Amino acid sequence: MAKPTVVLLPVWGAGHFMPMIEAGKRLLRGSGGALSVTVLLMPAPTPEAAVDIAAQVKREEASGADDISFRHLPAVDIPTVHTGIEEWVSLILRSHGPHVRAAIAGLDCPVAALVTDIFCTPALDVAAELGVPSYVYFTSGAVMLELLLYSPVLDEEVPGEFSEMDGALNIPGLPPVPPSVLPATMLHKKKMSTYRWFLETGRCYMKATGFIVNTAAELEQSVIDAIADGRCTRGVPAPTVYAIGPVIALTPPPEQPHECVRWLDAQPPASVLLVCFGSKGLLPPPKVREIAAALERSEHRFLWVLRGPPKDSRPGQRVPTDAMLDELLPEGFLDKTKGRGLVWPTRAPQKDILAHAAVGGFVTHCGWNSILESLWFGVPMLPWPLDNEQHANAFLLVSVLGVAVPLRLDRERDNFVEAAELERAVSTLLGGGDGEAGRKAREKAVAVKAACRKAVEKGGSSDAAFQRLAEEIRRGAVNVPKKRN
Ligand SMILES: COc1cc(-c2[o+]c3cc(O)cc([O-])c3cc2O[C@@H]2O[C@H](CO)[C@H](O)[C@H](O)[C@H]2O)cc(OC)c1O
Ligand SMILES: O=c1ccn([C@@H]2O[C@H](COP(=O)(O)OP(=O)(O)O)[C@@H](O)[C@H]2O)c(=O)[nH]1
Repeated sequence: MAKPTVVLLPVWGAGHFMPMIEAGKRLLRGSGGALSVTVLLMPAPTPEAAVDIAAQVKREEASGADDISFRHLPAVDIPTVHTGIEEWVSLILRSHGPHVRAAIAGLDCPVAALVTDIFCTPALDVAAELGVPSYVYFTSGAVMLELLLYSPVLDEEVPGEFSEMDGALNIPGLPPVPPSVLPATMLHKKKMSTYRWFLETGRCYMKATGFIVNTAAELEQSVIDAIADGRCTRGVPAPTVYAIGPVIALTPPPEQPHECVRWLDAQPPASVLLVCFGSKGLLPPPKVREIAAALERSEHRFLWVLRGPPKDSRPGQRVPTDAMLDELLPEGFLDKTKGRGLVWPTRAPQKDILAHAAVGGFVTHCGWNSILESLWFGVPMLPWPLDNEQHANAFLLVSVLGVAVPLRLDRERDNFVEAAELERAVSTLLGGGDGEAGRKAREKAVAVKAACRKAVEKGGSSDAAFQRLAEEIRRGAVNVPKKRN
């Protein structure tokens, strides 16, 4: 009989697609050959994402792994009217519901589980209808998962705007949380019509069999405990959390090192500040000017991945272009920083850069994958969150893990950071400024690196969670009826 299969339903996007495929591959290995993986591919909504995903699928298919197969779902209408990224992705997912159902029902093997992404709540209903166990693969950390699960409680506790309340929020398992770290969608209830997405998603998650979270217990133990104890869900036991991370797709370095890496080869150990704002990495001109002024004055070495404005700025469609450096940077900047700074105008190999001994700090937008990569290589951070869950991630880095030096930003001015503030924080992080704070963050980053690596080793917390998950999934396999009444 054919092996039971785990069906993955990833969304497009650098921080979502590959991390889920990587987790699927680990699940395959963890099952000792008892399972296969079937990936359902939704057509990506932008040409750039489509090219990116096609390349990744091609790579996986070329690697010759027999037990992973890809199935293309038909195209659906891409909504043009929506309230924001959350509703946009959810609407696309809802349109795919019948296709997902048909694809699963058409499989000629037992189905062990359906694994969906943060946004894929409609797929949880499909799984329930088919009697298939369902898991949310959470590509962000447990803090964001907790915020979603706890949002119906917070909504009752704070009837007005979070942005107008005094004091801090009491969120189980966390130190007092300033409301300013909530995602914008939550922060401005009245203004943001996607606020309801939070409450509905939090409630809908309770239908899942489990949460597979790309984190390690060592990073977010108190939050994971709070979810497990039902403290976020009014005492109702939440689906089991499997903290299986850090799941990072690491590939061997290319034979011909990238130009950024070759530049780093010539720099002293732990001397370079990496500045990179993720796969969407777009910064408006005033922020670019502040960064340039700070980097010029700080006299530290830097590698700045600077992208150009997107051709299309609608939610979900924003893809950075290659930067025209002469147009974006202040006059004379490149000359004045020649030798100690490199500005890279297109996508850079971030993981290879963070792995390099010359990198001593990372100004990051706090996308969860960037955070995990930085922790994996022991690089302390300067968090400059821009959007979504990134402010909450930054809070975790500074107030729970202590691996980052805080950067004062003005959320009311589109997360603006003054050049002088950035200059101060860079000096603190790389040495030379407030010695004690920088030293602590650097030491913590080294300790957390060791904890992350231990977690995924044989017998580590994430490895153990993975074994439990693989066993549970293996036991849950069901034959999906071909015809439904
Ligand atoms: C799938 O494509 C996109 C996803 C996002 C996006 O939006 C978002 C909105 C919220 O209110 C809360 C969120 O947590 C959230 C997360 C999110 O995706 C990204 O998740 C990554 C990790 O998997 C990473 O941490 C990123 O920093 C998040 O932004 C947004 C988006 O365009 C703006 C997408 O195209
Ligand atoms: O120039 C870049 C920018 C980003 N990334 C990778 O893209 C992913 C970004 O994911 P993250 O969750 O940090 O943020 P997002 O881009 O989804 O906001 C990470 O794996 C980065 O290493 C990269 O390789 N080069």
